[in-house]
Amino acid sequence: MTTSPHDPQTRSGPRPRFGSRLVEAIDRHGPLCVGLDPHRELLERWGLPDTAEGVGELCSVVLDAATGRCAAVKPQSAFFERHGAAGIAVLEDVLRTCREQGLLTVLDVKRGDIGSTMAGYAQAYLADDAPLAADAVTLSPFLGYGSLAPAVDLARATGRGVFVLVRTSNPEGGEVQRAGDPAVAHRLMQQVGRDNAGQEPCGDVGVVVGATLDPVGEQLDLEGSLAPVLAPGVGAQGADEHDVARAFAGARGRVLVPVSRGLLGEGPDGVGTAVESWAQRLAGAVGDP
Ligand SMILES: O=c1ccn([C@@H]2O[C@H](COP(=O)(O)O)[C@@H](O)[C@H]2O)c(=O)[nH]1
Repeated sequence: MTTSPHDPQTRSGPRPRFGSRLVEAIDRHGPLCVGLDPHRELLERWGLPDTAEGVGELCSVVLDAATGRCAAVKPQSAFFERHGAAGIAVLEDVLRTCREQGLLTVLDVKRGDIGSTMAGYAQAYLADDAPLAADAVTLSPFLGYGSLAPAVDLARATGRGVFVLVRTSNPEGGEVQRAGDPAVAHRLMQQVGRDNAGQEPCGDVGVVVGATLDPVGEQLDLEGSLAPVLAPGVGAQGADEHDVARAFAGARGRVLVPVSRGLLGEGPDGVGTAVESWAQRLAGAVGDP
């Protein structure tokens, strides 16, 4: 793995745990997480070809605009994978650049499988020598929360984290996540809370909870779980900073708010201003612990 003077592991021994690094980044820059979703229409709007090279160019402009202005970056793996090996190479470059520029990365891959295969995914994204190593990845618990253990264990061993899908921002999510009594989402939240026990103020096992949801209807125990929260749905999906403030008051200081289309739609000339403006809007919502 390419190392950098900005990677905490290379500066002073083992990398501090993910929850601590996240709280520090949010404390310094606020909760904005710049979403990197270089889809076809976006590339077109930016005047770039729908190729791996186009994706690379867009990402390079966005990372320069994001550096020093936000807590983290969330590349959406799908939009790199669709270009095959060349797209994956761009994703490797993006993750390396983020390490070098001091940006935390949440790689949105939504992986989940039986334990032995899960160990393979964990090696792919959470091992120190993995070409696609990120600070955290998103995981799907559909095969059972326990099946995610190889990823949770490796993340902890390497100072990294995971974000488990608990209550997603899409309207179809409730069909599965609200089923049962207590609902699936509540039970997942409890399991996450058990894994984070004793890790005040913020654990390494995070949750994905959409900012688009009705907070009254959900009432998940965000506070007691100590989970870092990834809260998608702001911007293009309709939620705003007021929804974020209402839904995540119990998790202040450990909420990351990814914004992608709502920010990148401004095009290459407006991206710096758009990052600054979203950073300001979200800072007051859930920025300080
Ligand atoms: O519940 C979820 C989980 C993940 N996502 C992902 O976040 C971004 C949202 O993009 P926007 O353009 O800011 O709407 C995208 O990568 C999704 O796959 C989500 O939206 N909801």
